[in-house]
Amino acid sequence: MRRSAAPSQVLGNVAKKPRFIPPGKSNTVCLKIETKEMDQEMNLKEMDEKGGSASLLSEVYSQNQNANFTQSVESSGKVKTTKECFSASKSSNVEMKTLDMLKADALCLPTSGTAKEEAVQKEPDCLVKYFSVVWCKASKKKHKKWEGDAVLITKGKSVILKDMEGKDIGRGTGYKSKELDSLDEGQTLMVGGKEIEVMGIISADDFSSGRCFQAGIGTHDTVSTVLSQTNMKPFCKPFKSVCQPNSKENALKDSQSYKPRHDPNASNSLVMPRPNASHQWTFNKAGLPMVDVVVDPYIANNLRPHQKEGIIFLYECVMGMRVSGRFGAILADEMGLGKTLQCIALVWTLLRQGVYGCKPVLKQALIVTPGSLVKNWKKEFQKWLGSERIKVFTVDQDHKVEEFINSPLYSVMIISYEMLLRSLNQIQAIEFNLLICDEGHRLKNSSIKTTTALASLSCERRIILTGTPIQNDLQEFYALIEFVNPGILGSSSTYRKIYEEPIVRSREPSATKDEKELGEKRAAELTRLTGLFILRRTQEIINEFLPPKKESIIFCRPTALQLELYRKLLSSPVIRSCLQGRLENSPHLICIGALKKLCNHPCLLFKAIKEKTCNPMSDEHDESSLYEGLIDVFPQDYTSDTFSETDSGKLQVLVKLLAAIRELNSSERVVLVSNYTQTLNILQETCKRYGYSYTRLDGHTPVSQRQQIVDTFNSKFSPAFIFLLSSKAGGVGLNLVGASHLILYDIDWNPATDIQAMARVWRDGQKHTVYIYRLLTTGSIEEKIYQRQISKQDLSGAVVDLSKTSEHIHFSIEELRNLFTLHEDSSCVTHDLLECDCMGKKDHQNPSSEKHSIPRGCQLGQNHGKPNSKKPLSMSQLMQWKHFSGQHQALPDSFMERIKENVSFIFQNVTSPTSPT
Ligand SMILES: Nc1ncnc2c1ncn2[C@@H]1O[C@H](COP(=O)(O)OP(=O)(O)OP(=O)(O)O)[C@@H](O)[C@H]1O
Ligand SMILES: [Mg+2]
Repeated sequence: MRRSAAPSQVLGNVAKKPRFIPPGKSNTVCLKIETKEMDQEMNLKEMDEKGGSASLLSEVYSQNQNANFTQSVESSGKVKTTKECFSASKSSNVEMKTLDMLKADALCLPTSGTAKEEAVQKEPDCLVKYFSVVWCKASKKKHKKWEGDAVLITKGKSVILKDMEGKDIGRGTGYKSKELDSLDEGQTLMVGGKEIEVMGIISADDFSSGRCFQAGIGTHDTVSTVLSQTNMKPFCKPFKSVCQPNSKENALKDSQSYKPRHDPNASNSLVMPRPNASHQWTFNKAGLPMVDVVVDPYIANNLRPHQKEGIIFLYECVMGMRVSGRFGAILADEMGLGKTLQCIALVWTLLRQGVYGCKPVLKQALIVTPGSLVKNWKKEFQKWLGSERIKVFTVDQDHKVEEFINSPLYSVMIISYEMLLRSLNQIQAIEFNLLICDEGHRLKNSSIKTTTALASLSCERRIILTGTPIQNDLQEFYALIEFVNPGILGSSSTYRKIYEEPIVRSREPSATKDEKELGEKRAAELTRLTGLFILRRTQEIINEFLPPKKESIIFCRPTALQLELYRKLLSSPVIRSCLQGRLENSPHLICIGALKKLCNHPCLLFKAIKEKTCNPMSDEHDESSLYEGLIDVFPQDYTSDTFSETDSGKLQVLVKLLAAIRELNSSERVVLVSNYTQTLNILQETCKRYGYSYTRLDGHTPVSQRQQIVDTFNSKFSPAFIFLLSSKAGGVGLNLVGASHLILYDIDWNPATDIQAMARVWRDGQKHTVYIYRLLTTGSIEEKIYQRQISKQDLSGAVVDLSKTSEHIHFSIEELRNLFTLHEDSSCVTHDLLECDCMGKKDHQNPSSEKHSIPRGCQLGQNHGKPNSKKPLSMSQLMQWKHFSGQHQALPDSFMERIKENVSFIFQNVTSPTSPT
């Protein structure tokens, strides 16, 4: 008997079994199917004949395999089972919007040119064929040992042999085209010193989608195979601890107790879908009765429609109903859609209920979240479930993990990522049945401690929550998928070869037509596979529940001092050398930093210069020379402590804006956002000067105090008029609905940072019309950054990622030249770029008269184009916004009218579910 090391033989993989035959045998040999599988098939047949529940079992079997099998009886009398195609079941019609990026031209990853090779060296007009094969080194031995499975690509007279990771392992040319054309199952061929035998034909579609390389993903048999290849701690059986029937339960079996906990027929009831026969077969071995799982009406009555769908999606994922043998999910709904509430509903349901004999699915759940949100999670549990139903345990300095272990009261633990690392040993010892990772995009790097720590937990049901798009970078994407459903995309090298490299290659400008096609198909397959357990809905879905939002982009004139300093900086030798391409040690980033400081307030630049002169030891040579001579531009008596608001164009506008809000809407509050602590200090000082009460949250605020600060501010009785927020420190996850005005004092390279900040006030729970103001210094680098934010969107439709900072941006010399240009004569460079024919000189018409006017150029009125979301704007969308010069006689908006003195231009837009205000 011949031995084989080919995985298709060794691992007992159903999908591959028919492929493997020893060399030299005829086609019919491949009909010998290994006994275990055959036994099952035969059993089915027997059951059928006996008139038992064969159709049910047959369904169980075929669904269990998640594939379509056809059976045929060969002349030999043996049953031939052929796997036709994999089609994972999708039991809910929740709309999946995933992996948009895979279509977008958004990636900038290193490539290897593999895809070029994927599109086999073309011999024009020859048919390309694909075969599954087994191979071994050529030898004259009688008893050959196949070494592995492979894919053979033939084209004209040449062939390429690829291993199951997509790597080339052999090539050959000079074959007879006729022979290759007629190649068929059972035939052998020599390819580059390897003997191969054809096991079957692969369709062009299965090759281009990459399916032929997957180890039968989704087929039940392969799950253990794939899992065993990962270094994860082995999972415990998801239903083990809570579902195994004991004798007491058996006694209960006959009783009347198998009733749904809540009425499934009540109006507005939210009933979870029942598992299919395959699921029952696998997870209800004891044959317990099925009972409807119904979400507690206490919580269900408050759910939005998209949240109900989201709960069903999560339920199906963690129950293993979407992908056989997989229990992970990614809920990537945009900010503010209530991911917390959806998880709370799921946890509460599963802690109390279970479809098989009412046995609760969960005993204990673990929620890991950024430190600033630990208390918020606890609050949300109380908000939606009251304090009697459930006791959640938050780990902090005073409440250690032991308390949770020793107390029978708690079933949910909430812990910060940092604390988890510190108490990992104890956490590992607790058997959690569900793991939820909030703001889980931080797990996108599989080598960081947090990811490895969490991956070491034996809990198989894993949910990642993130409002940030996760598909920008295919390696990061892989890490997230690998975390929730380990092994589902194969090993990391297989993934790279089969998906990442062809997809990335296809996005490169030099990609050939074939490479583009291949990349698109692989992307589509990746989307299909992962789409089964990723759900993303966008902001539009709750716009109808939110109050109107009025956004203004306000271009503020720089002051004389700012202009003079700006010119001086631009003429510095450092900037000139940057523009000549000398970018070692990134001097351009120092220049950009200095210009941004200047835009916020000259005193920030002054401070930096002073610090540099006091600390000349520092090796930042470029920074010192950038500042040379600048100090002379400041008035002699200038100090950074006694800054004047009249020195900064934006600060002047801000002061007027705050006064207007105070006067016109005295009960309303303001969130004032900056990316810089030093700028927040200036803003704080300004609040003091004007007697505005304020509160502040930045990177230095102890995590334990953050929720308290937020709660106090949101309370009706809050004394604070202004919430000073550092967007980097507190951007994600916070609810600041106590304010209805939000001012972005400076701009970040990454639109996601700004969008995150804006989403703090315009979210569920907000009762007032929301006003967002973005302040930009006219003609300066701030305008350029803004343009970059929006024009990049236009070009690529790319999604954005919070972790991208200026250090990650590569600037061309042309772009740097543009960045380092000051436009003193323009009232709005961004408007100039739009090539709008109004040139900012045309009068604005107020909304009521606008309706009757013929729309001209820039006066297209409100709410034209696509409804606004929390996505970054594009240039073309901006064109649809109402806009007008600050010099206009009577601005339509009372706030704008009051601040216009220092304003050169304004863009404005209203998003409203009903009518614009
Ligand atoms: N159905 C609902 N009715 C009323 N308020 C809701 C509802 N769902 C969620 N909310 C509230 O909306 C706010 C936002 O919800 P949540 O913090 O869960 O959003 P999120 O999706 O986690 O957003 P982010 O990505 O910003 O963290 C919370 O204050 C929450 O209580
Ligand atoms: Mg959240």
